[in-house]
Amino acid sequence: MQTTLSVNLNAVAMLRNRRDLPWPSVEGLGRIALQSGASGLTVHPRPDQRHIRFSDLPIIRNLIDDEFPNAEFNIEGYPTEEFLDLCVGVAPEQVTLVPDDPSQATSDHGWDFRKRRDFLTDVIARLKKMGTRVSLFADGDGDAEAVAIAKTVGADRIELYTGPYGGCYDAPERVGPILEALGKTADAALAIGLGVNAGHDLTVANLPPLVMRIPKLAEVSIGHGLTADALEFGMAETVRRFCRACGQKI
Ligand SMILES: CC(=O)[C@@H](O)[C@H](O)COP(=O)(O)O
Ligand SMILES: NCC(=O)COP(=O)(O)O
Repeated sequence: MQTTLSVNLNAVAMLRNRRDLPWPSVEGLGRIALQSGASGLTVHPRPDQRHIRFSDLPIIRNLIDDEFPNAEFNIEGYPTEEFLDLCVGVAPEQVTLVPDDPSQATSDHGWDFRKRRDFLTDVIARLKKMGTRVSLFADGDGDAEAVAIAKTVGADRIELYTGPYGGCYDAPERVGPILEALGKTADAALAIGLGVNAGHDLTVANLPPLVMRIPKLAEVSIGHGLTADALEFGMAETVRRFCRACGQKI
């Protein structure tokens, strides 16, 4: 089984939102991502629209439908009525429910499945009526009982929150137990028929050990690290183009 990549466009949208200009283009970079081998696009529309704007969603839906009909649209977020209406409007192939408070800078924990069981059961039933696959953001702490609740509330998959794993980039001695806990959580999910996704602070450096520990990892969604690499690896050619635009012969 191959792990697929869904490119999260939130970081691109955040750069675009610095100015009242249409670049960098969320649609254009989404197109390049899909042309280059990504299997899907992820967005996380936050209530204040500080990254992805609600108006981006139909544009990405049309991009996929018109040019990449096999690609997957994954929408992440806390299931407010506003969020659920957005999902109804663009019928994503996958919705990833995340327990984010609007005041959070970014996602930093999974669901408390024991406390939110009834809420999640209701929301997932509504999403399933649309035929959407539902994934639940989950802490990768090896808690098999929590994972079992994710199954009983109707989820198809869990998405392992890999923030603490990504946070070990400068402390490799801390990686071992964190990776093993993620692996145990995945083992528990796979054993009861839940699919496993992962995301948050994943990079080219930390992906290989994760995929080796969880060979049945279905999908990773990556935004921040991927956008950082796109800037770094695209900088040289971009500077050359601007130098040429200045009239320099390089
Ligand atoms: C669910 C998750 O891990 C988050 O990745 C999120 O999608 C990132 O969102 P921001 O880019 O808005 O911080
Ligand atoms: N679900 C995680 C995601 O979409 C991207 O997270 P990040 O790579 O921006 O940290």
